[in-house]
Amino acid sequence: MATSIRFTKGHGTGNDFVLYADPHGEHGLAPEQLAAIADRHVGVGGDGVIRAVRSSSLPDGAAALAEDPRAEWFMDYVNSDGSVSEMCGNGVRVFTEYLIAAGLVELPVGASLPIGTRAGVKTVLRTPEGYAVDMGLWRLSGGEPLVRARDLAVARPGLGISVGNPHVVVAVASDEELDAIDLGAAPLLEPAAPQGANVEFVVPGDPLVVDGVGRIRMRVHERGSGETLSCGTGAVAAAMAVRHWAGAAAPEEWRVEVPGGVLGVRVVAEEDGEHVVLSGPAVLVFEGELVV
Ligand SMILES: N[C@@H](CCC[C@H](N)C(=O)O)C(=O)O
Repeated sequence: MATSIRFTKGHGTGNDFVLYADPHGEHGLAPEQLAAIADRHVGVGGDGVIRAVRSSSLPDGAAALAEDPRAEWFMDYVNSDGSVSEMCGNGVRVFTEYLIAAGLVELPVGASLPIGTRAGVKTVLRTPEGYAVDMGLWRLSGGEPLVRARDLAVARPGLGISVGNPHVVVAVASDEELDAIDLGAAPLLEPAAPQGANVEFVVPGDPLVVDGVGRIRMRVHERGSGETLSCGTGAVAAAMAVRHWAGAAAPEEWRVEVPGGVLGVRVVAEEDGEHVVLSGPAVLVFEGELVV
């Protein structure tokens, strides 16, 4: 029997999502259904689908509640092909905006909310401009695979970075080169990443630092979604890669320009290591009803 589900469409710097609330975890959808919803021809269209579930209502939520009992809401994120991802940096801001608009949480400007994700609990601060999310620890994930986009004759060295989900960052020499790269197909990695990877191509600014802020331009091919206008975890990975390459003099604050807008990335020293804070806008665009 067909069921109807209220949904909201939203985006963060052009990275767009279909969101729906399922507080009691009763409307989990199959990967094919999620892919059909995200399809831009036969569905609502989006880079991903996000289900808002109470952490207490799904198995993955138990770990979130063990980490922080205040993490009442869990962001159940899937890519547009229906595959599950651990984390979505733009998604967690849009998710928070959605929870507020749906009346599921109250969050005045200046207040914070812990959100459960498969990459751990993320604390989201509401700011006058949008949201700033403590994405937790970043780390070099050990690999330096060669990366070849479809039209690049020569493979480039990349840098593997984990922000809870996997990324490979590749530097290119100029804006012209960045704009010309064909991201219509997933770049090839050598060796291949067993779990797949999001691949960011970046051009460090020239000059790299202006008024103490590092500058980067980036395009991304997302695992499970293809080229997107923005990727929050990708912006974090890009900033951390360029900071790593730049060495000791690199700043702690970065401005990452993506095709869909601008994201801020800041490194904050915490007791357990270097956390990264991602900031940017979240916009809800329309609502409707899905029949599944
Ligand atoms: N667009 C997201 C990342 C979404 C998940 C990614 N495609 C993956 O599979 O890891 C972001 O803003 O971080």
